[in-house]
Amino acid sequence: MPETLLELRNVAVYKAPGQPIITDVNFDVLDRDIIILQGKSGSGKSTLLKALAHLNLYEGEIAYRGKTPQSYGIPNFRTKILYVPQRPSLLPGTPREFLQVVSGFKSHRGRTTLSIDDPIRVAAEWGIEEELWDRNWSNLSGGESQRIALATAIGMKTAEVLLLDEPTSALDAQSSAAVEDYIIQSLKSADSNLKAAVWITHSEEQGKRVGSRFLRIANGTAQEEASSV
Ligand SMILES: Nc1ncnc2c1ncn2[C@@H]1O[C@H](COP(=O)(O)OP(=O)(O)OP(=O)(O)O)[C@@H](O)[C@H]1O
Repeated sequence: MPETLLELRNVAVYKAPGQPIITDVNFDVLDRDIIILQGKSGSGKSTLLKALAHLNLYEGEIAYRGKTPQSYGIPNFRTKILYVPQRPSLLPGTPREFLQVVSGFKSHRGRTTLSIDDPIRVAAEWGIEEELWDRNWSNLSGGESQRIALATAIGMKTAEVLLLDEPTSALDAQSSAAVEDYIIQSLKSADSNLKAAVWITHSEEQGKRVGSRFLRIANGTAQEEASSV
């Protein structure tokens, strides 16, 4: 049996008291899963993903390796169950400065594997030249900042579960394929900490290419489906 990484029991997220966005969510994330989250715009996909990373208030229980997020310390938990936004919005400075800040976070310290060269190497595989790390975020294209944010998340090497919010939405087909392949290979690699991903996509084709399990959000809850159709 694959290891259980995350367990969600009766998870619910509310806009305001009495106004649920999503309720009664129950599923497990197992080692090697790539769970595709699908559903209409506004159905609650990002809301659920952020709740998984403890970035949204929720009701119910989320356990990571059988323990509560609080028991790991929330900042530490968030480095293990790592939410990657669609785009890094309104960040000041340059990606290199951002990398220096996040690599200095207390919850990352003491990891011998950590090197700020790693994200730069990952991004280079996706066509990001090193000079772009020294350009202000505001002067990068949507696709450049998307790849840099994703390379930072993967290159930090702390995450066991990546929570990917439309990670290739700003990319052309070729760049998108390079990112997909890299993530799939990282999940398979014994050298990588990465064990699973929950991945929001609006592309059924992408879902079929990368997904091993499929969750659809509809009618205010999440149901597992046999395939992406
Ligand atoms: N903090 C919040 N306060 C109030 N409403 C919110 C909040 N966050 C999200 N919502 C609402 O909850 C619903 C779900 O939003 P969410 O961003 O999770 O949808 P989504 O499925 O990811 O959509 P999309 O595919 O368009 O990105 C939307 O109606 C949104 O307006």
